[in-house]
Amino acid sequence: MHVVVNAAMSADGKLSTRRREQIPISGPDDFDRVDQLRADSDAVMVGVGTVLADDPSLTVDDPDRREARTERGDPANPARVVADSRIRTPPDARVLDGSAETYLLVSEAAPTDFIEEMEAAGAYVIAAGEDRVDLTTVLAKLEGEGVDQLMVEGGGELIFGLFEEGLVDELSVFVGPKILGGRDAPTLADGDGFVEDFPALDLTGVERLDDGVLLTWSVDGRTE
Ligand SMILES: NC(=O)C1=CN([C@@H]2O[C@H](COP(=O)(O)OP(=O)(O)OC[C@H]3O[C@@H](n4cnc5c(N)ncnc54)[C@H](O)[C@@H]3O)[C@@H](O)[C@H]2O)C=CC1
Ligand SMILES: Nc1nc(O)c(N)c(N[C@@H]2O[C@H](COP(=O)(O)O)[C@@H](O)[C@H]2O)n1
Repeated sequence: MHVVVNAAMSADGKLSTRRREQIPISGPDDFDRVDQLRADSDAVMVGVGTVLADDPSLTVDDPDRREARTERGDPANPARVVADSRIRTPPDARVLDGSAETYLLVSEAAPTDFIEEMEAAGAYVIAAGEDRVDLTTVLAKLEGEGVDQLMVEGGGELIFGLFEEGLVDELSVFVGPKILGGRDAPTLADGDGFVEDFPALDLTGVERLDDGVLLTWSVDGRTE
């Protein structure tokens, strides 16, 4: 499986405001690039923090891109994947609106009645990990379901978790012309933070886009 993390951050490295409100950091060209990346992926993943903050649809916006997918035998939209250890996804969340397959990745601590509620809402539930989703195991299971390219859209907790497990192959970050500030505002990689074995990145692209810059890296493994 190839895992691509994509996010937009402010010039000071924040994914959203300290109130976790979704604000446009990208401009139209970057949103279009993100839409193409979704269309090129088998699944799009977020953490439940993003579902609760933004209620994203995670679907492909451009009808021509959806049609191109169906012409090559894929569903119009990539599958949606939510890492949600204890099931905090609301049953009326847009990721459960039926416009794409949705996988809910949960831990063994997820309450059984919540699992049943999510299955009734149309989600495929995959459980792994005692208290928290075991990302290595669930990504292997998704690969078994035919997910070869996984796009990860955030947020900072999930992105850190994937780097911690050495699961990220590629990172693209749009850096936009805003300062959001706030010591508690989400950043690209939150979690506990690394103190050693930092993931090492290889710069593969620098491109001026909208009023910002698109940076792309391949992930090299972990170094001292
Ligand atoms: N600017 C951008 O490109 C984007 C910004 N965002 C912003 O990010 C914020 C949400 O980010 P976060 O609060 O960090 O939440 P998150 O979206 O990273 O979700 C974190 C949750 O994922 C679940 N999870 C399960 N297993 C996990 C594991 N092994 N490792 C890590 N997480 C695991 C946990 O329930 C955890 O609370 C929102 O403010 C949203 O607007 C989100 C996506 C893109
Ligand atoms: N790539 C990007 N650029 C921005 O400027 C953003 N604010 C975001 N936000 C994330 O995009 C998702 C929205 O998804 P839908 O359009 O509803 O499908 C959501 O996860 C935001 O956090 N991304």
